[in-house]
Amino acid sequence: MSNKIVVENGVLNVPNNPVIPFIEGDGIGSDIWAAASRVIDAAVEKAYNGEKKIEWLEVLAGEKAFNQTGEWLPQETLDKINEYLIAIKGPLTTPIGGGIRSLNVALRQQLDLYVCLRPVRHFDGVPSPVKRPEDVDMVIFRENTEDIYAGIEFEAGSEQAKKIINFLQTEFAVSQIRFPETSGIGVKPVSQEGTERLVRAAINYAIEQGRDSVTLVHKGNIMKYTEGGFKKWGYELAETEFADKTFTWNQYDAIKAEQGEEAANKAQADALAAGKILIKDSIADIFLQQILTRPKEFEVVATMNLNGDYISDALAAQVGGIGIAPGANINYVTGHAIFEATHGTAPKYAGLDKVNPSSVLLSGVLMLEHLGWKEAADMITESVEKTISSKVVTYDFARLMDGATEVSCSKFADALIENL
Ligand SMILES: NC(=O)C1=CN([C@@H]2O[C@H](COP(=O)(O)OP(=O)(O)OC[C@H]3O[C@@H](n4cnc5c(N)ncnc54)[C@H](OP(=O)(O)O)[C@@H]3O)[C@@H](O)[C@H]2O)C=CC1
Ligand SMILES: O=C(O)CCC(=O)C(=O)O
Ligand SMILES: [Mg+2]
Repeated sequence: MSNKIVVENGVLNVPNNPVIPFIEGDGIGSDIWAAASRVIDAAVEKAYNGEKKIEWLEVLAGEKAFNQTGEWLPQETLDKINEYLIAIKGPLTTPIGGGIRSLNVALRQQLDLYVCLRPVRHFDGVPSPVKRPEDVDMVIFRENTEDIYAGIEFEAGSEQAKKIINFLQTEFAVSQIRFPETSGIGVKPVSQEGTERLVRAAINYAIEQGRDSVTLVHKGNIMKYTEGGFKKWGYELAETEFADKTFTWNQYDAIKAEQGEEAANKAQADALAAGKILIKDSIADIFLQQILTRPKEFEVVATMNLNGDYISDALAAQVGGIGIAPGANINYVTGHAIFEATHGTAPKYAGLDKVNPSSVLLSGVLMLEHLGWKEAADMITESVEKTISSKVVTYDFARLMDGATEVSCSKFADALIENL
């Protein structure tokens, strides 16, 4: 039997010995990958008595790739991930002054991994700056191919910036550029198709996971045709493709305008009682307050690229920090997915065997769940909870906990394996 994961009629077919490419990552990448992969292998071995085993295939990207091949992101790496469908990666440094804006962005764009999925929940015993971290249980769907990831920028004073400013002033009578001589120019595209596929994935997820609401987060009050377009197209998609499964605030407003508030409240209550998912929206600034003050009101969050970047790190902080924030980049149509931590390369800790490997490990848990290897995934999750509850933790948690035993990255992995 082939050891390749394939998609058949939209369903993943996973052999017992799947080849899974991995990118070790820059900075702390080698520390956290060594620790996390040991835990994943041990859990798979234990859960399936050796009947299943991942065949890891190293593919190069970042500094390791540059040192060995002279290229930051070799074509072979993209080809292998393309071929084997599912991959996992450590963080990659964004090269400064190179031709590539960001290797992470390049990987996501070139494989068209349009959803950046970032679940945020609290694990028992993890220290948090908020009183009730357990109230946070959200899943972020961050758009991964447009907005600033497809942003076009020109430096202040450059010929291009001058030309564009001149064009805007002469062709469109634009007068609000306050300092035209010294303005850098940025353009961010946001499309109906891009919005629809992201919001579709978020609503499908909410249906499959039995979640009550999807919140569209945007800054549409100011940027009406990009952020505002995202909100409009998101609501329209819910009302057309998911008419029998959702009730939207847009529909609420229409009923209120025609029949009054009482009728609108009743329509919404009836829809929710019938098990429909509430599709609502929130402007990005107040959203950042409300996820802190009333996190229970939010479940699935669908948002554009930049908003999603801020929201991911802010929410991670509420449940213990970026050391425990997993994620995945997914194309639900082709089946391609790269699992990866939310954090970066933390260069000051590189090679010190110090940082928390939980983010990349829990990204591995998401990957195991995605493969249908739930038993191994659950085993790791329970071990993380058990180990942290026993106060055996890496520096990031130890500095926030009383009576903790601080261990290195590799020793934390040893403890996790013992607790499987
Ligand atoms: N997906 C990716 O590959 C990403 C790559 N990057 C890239 O990473 C590089 C560095 O970015 P930077 O802004 O410093 O952000 P980082 O996420 O790399 O690090 C910021 C801080 O977060 C904490 N942290 C990060 N990872 C861990 C961990 N595993 N365990 C415990 N604490 C952790 C540390 O906090 P403390 O100092 O408090 O201990 C660290 O100093 C840049 O080149 C950036 O472009 C950034 C984000 C994502
Ligand atoms: O690629 C980068 O430099 C940043 C990526 C990032 O911040 C993220 O994925 O959250
Ligand atoms: Mg980020």
